Amino acid sequence: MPVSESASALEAQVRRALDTVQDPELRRPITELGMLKDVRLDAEGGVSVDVLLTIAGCPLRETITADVERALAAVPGVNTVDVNLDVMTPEQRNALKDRLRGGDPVRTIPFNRPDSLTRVYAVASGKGGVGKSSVTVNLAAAMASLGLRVGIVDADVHGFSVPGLLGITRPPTRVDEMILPPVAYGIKTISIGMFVDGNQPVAWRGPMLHRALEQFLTDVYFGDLDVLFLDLPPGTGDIAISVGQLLPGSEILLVTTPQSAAADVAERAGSVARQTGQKVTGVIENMSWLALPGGERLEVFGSGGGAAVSGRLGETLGYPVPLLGSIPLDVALREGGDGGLPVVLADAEATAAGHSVGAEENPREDTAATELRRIARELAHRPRGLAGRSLGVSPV
Ligand SMILES: Nc1ncnc2c1ncn2[C@@H]1O[C@H](COP(=O)(O)OP(=O)(O)OP(=O)(O)O)[C@@H](O)[C@H]1O
Repeated sequence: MPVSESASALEAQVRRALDTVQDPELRRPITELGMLKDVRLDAEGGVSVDVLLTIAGCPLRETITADVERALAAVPGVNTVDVNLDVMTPEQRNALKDRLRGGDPVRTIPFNRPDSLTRVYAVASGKGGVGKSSVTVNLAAAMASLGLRVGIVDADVHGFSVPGLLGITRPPTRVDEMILPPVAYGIKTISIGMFVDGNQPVAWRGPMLHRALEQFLTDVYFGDLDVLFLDLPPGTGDIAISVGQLLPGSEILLVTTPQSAAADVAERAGSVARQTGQKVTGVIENMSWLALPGGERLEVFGSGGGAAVSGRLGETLGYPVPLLGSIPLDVALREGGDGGLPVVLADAEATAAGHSVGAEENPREDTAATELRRIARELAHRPRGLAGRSLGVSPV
C-alpha cells in the first residue's frame, strides 16, 4: 500500500477507536459531543489528540485521558499517544447543550414528552425506615446490570441516603445551568445531599421542595433512560403531590413492612395516587422474615402487611395492585448499603467468584438479593410503550 494510503487507513482506524471513548458523565462518544478538537498522526505511529473538556477543572479529566490512551493503544500501528486537554468555549458549550437537549426548549421535563419511553417509578412508603431507599437503589442496580439505562432522583430531601448507598462522594459537574449527575454502577444519580454541606439538615418547606424537584427534573441531564426511580420521603407529604404534578405519567411503587400499623400508613400513602391520578404499580413488602440457621423463618414484624395493602388499595383504586415481592431481613443487604455496594451486585460478584454470600445458613433463593433481582426483572420486562398515552395527534 502506498504510504499516503496506509496513513489514511491508520487515521480512519484511530477515529473509529475514538468513537468508542465515552464521556464518563454524559455517556455518549466524545466524537459525537464535539469534544474531539483535533487528531494528528506522524510517520512513526505517534498520535496526538486534542480533547475539549466541558468545563475547566473537569473532575474526570484523568478518566477521559486514560480512556483515550486505552482506546488508541489497541490500534495496530499506533506507537505513542499524546492527549492534550483544552476547555470548550461558551459557544462550543452551548452547541453541546443544544445537542444534548435534542432541540428541546431550555426548561422542560424530558420525561413528560409524549414520545418519552422512560418509565418513571416513584418509590413511596407510609413511614420511615421500612427500607424504601434500600429497595430503590437495589432495584436500580439490578436493572442497570440487566443493561437498562437507569437514573435515580433522591427526592427524600430530609433523609437523603441514596449517594451513600451507592458509594457516591463526588459532587455533580455543572456545565453552566446544566447539571451532570454522577454515575455509580451505571446509575445516574442526583440527590439534594449533593448540594448541601456535610450532614446539614435541609429545612425546606413545600414550595422550595417543589422547586428543587422541578430543577432536578429540568436541569439535570439524564439523557435517554429506560427507567427513572424517585426515592420519595416517607408519608403523604408535599413531595408526593409535587411528583404527581411534575410527572403525571409516573407510577408508584409502595414499600411496606408486614406490620399492620405500617400497612395502614402505606395504604394512605398509596391512596394519594387517587388525588394525583398516578397509577400504583404494586406493593413490595420488606423485612418480611428472618431466615434462622435451622431454615425456619422468624416473622419479626408479623405477617400479611404487603398482601393487606395490595388487596385494600386494589379495592380503593379499582384496579389490581399486585404484591410484587417479599424481601427478607438480610444482614448482607444492610452491609451492602453501609459499604456503598448494593447487595444485588455484591451478591452477584460473590456468585461469579464461586462462593455465595452466607450460602450455608441462608439458602440462595431465600436472600434479599435474589428477591430484589426477581422483582427488578419483572419490572424491567414491562415495556413502557405508548399504550394509553396521548400522542398529541387527532384523527382527521
Ligand atoms: N431487608 C433488609 N434487611 C436488613 N436490613 C434492612 C433491610 N431493608 C432495610 N434495611 C436497613 O434498614 C435501615 C433503613 O433502611 P432505608 O434507609 O432503606 O429505609 P427508608 O425507608 O428509605 O428510610 P427513610 O425513608 O427514613 O430514609 C437501613 O439501615 C437499611 O440497611
